[in-house]
Amino acid sequence: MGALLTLDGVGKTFDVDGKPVAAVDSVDLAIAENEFVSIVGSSGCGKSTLLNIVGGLEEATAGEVRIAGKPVTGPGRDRGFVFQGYSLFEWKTVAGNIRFALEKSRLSRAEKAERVEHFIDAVGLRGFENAYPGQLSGGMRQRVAIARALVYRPRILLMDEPFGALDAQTRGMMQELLLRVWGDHKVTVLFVTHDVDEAVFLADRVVVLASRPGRIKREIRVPLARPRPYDIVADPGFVAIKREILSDIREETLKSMQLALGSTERSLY
Ligand SMILES: Nc1ncnc2c1ncn2[C@@H]1O[C@H](COP(=O)(O)OP(=O)(O)OP(=O)(O)O)[C@@H](O)[C@H]1O
Repeated sequence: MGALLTLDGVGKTFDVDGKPVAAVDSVDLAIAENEFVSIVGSSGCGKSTLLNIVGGLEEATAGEVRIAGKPVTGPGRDRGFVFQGYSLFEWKTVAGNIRFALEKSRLSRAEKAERVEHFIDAVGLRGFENAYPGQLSGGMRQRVAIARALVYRPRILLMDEPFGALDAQTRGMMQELLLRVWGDHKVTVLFVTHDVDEAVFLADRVVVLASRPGRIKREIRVPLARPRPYDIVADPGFVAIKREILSDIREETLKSMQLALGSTERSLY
């Protein structure tokens, strides 16, 4: 079976004060339907830029992204986004926020209502459908964001540090909830995180980006059986994968810090 999502030589160079800054360089990636891929790497290595290119929010300056063979030229209903910031409408209820994503859909009123109800249950927000975002905890707000992203049934879910602002306990519960939702609804996930435990726990494959410019340093398969219990983080197989990734990221962080130090020294002396 061919890949659902392919990145072919994808690159992005920003113009910063007239100077080209390469954020992403020559990224080749093929992601299968229903695969869960985590992207990790040191700070500023281009993770969000890569995700935004796939989402059609940024335009690649080199290469091509294709979904089911069709080139990506902008945002589309085949992709849903969940960001770290709770980008909910504060003046709309939980159900209203989820329903809003279907505003332009051609589904009938009844179908829309059914979808909204389904996703309220899927993310465990039954009983809170008439609450406003201001009345919800951080984890609950992100559950609304997940429901809103999935309610129009995208083929690909793009997640940029979605649990980054949550406390460790809530974060763990959200990871388990996400895996359950992913298992129940056929969707391909591209998940950006700083947290290596999170990346390994969730993914079928972890992509480690090298720093400046963001190239793929390594792809690591996570052959751990599913469903994965929360305490799998102590499993020797899990620990071995985590150790490899940590070592890669450390190497890249050191490289980028030395680069930064080098440029400071040059400007100081
Ligand atoms: N709009 C922009 N204009 C200029 N440079 C940008 C822009 N967006 C990102 N960059 C630069 O591109 C590089 C990659 O940024 P990006 O946000 O993709 O990295 P990241 O890995 O997601 O970072 P973090 O882990 O800190 O969130 C950085 O050097 C950043 O400064």
